[in-house]
Amino acid sequence: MGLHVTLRSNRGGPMPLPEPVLQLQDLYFGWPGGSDRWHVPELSIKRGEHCFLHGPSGCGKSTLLALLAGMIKPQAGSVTMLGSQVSSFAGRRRDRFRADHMGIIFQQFNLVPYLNALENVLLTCRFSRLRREKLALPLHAAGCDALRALGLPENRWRAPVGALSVGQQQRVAAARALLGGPEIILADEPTSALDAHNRDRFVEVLIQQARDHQSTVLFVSHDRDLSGHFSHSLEIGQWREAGV
Ligand SMILES: Nc1ncnc2c1ncn2[C@@H]1O[C@H](COP(=O)(O)OP(=O)(O)OP(=O)(O)O)[C@@H](O)[C@H]1O
Repeated sequence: MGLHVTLRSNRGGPMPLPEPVLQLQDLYFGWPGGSDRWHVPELSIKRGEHCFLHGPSGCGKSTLLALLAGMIKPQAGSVTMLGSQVSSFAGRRRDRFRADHMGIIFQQFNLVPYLNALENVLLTCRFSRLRREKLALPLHAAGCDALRALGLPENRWRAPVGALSVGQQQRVAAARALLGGPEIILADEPTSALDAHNRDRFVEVLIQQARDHQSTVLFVSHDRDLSGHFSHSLEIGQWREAGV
């Protein structure tokens, strides 16, 4: 059996009580042909929380984020976000929900190679009227603002993403995820290629930006040193049920 999962507050004291943004209920998932199976009995994350999900390599962190992002469907159980049971949505509806309400920073960034840095940042808002309408500035200016906030030098904004350093690509991926203030930010090991100083700076900027947009953050990493940046932390290594 999986474990009952509860969030631990890193700050001490009572947890804030706004409504849940994200809820998992009795979720089961196994990759086709694989022998591992994951079970999350219950998980609830409230609006505005910044959560650090820690687990060793291969424990299923990316799998969990893919379930939350609606890129894969659970075999049983439910994923509820912003009051909608997204795990029951058909493909197009899930894609629309993701575009409108989620900013995702993938482990491999998933930047579009034939677009420059700024064009990559603008991409999600081009697909979501809801996110465009939340912008305080015209789209192009808002994209520039996001890159500036993430610290990408202006002379790199129009560079093809393949010509950027890994750290610069991470900033572009983060700016793209944050633009248009999505309610939920999912980040999959976005600092794995950075040294400790740049890693900490990157996470601080990400959290500050999320705070400005009142976004809820789930950040997964095997690097426990990062947990101090977050209001809550969660161990996910025990979610795997081997050999079920
Ligand atoms: N598309 C897939 N098809 C089949 N099995 C997969 C797939 N993606 C991941 N897995 C398997 O699921 C398990 C967990 O992988 P996952 O990438 O979720 O772990 P992780 O904790 O994110 O690892 P890391 O920290 O190394 O990125 C691994 O055993 C992996 O082989």
